[in-house]
Amino acid sequence: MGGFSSRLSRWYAGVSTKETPGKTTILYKLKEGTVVETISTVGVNLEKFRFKKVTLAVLDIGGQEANRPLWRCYMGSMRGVIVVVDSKDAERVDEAAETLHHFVLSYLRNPGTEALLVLANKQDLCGAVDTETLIERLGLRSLQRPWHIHATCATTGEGLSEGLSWLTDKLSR
Ligand SMILES: Nc1nc2c(ncn2[C@@H]2O[C@H](COP(=O)(O)OP(=O)(O)OP(=O)(O)O)[C@@H](O)[C@H]2O)c(=O)[nH]1
Ligand SMILES: [Mg+2]
Repeated sequence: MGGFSSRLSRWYAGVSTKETPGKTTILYKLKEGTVVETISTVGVNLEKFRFKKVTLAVLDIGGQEANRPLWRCYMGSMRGVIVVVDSKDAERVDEAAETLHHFVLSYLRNPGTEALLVLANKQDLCGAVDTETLIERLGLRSLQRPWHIHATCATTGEGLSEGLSWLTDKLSR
């Protein structure tokens, strides 16, 4: 990983399978260590920051339907993609699975997109679905690329560094 420390070498997308699972909250918690007040993202946020020894450029693309054309625009050039799922929203997990397989994965045309990180966010909320259940319901085992799922809580920051470490380690190899 040290070999990448001095250059801006990585692009990541944080896209959701639906609005409000916490992408923007995660981005600023990772970058600034604080919980920012968010409104639903229109378009994209681009933020650059150091994570361990890597300089990251993270693109946070709004999850609402109107932002879908942007997913197609940006995702083909990503080295790694982070999909954020609202673990509390059990009813929408099937919808999330469909969006993942039909939209997100079909946009990852670039053979350089090596890895997919799923963040099972909002684990602090009562009734949140666990990662084993999400692996099944999102069909992750059928994926043809490296993937990893990590349970997170964006408001406390729990699990964020561990999840992102998997991605940066994977891409630094
Ligand atoms: N309890 C809890 N709330 C969270 C967590 N992460 C985010 N939230 C809240 O969820 C709401 C939506 O978060 P955002 O970060 O704006 O969601 P987003 O995915 O960026 O949404 P879009 O921009 O619409 O795609 C905010 O009120 C956050 O404070 C979490 O881990 N736990
Ligand atoms: Mg947002």
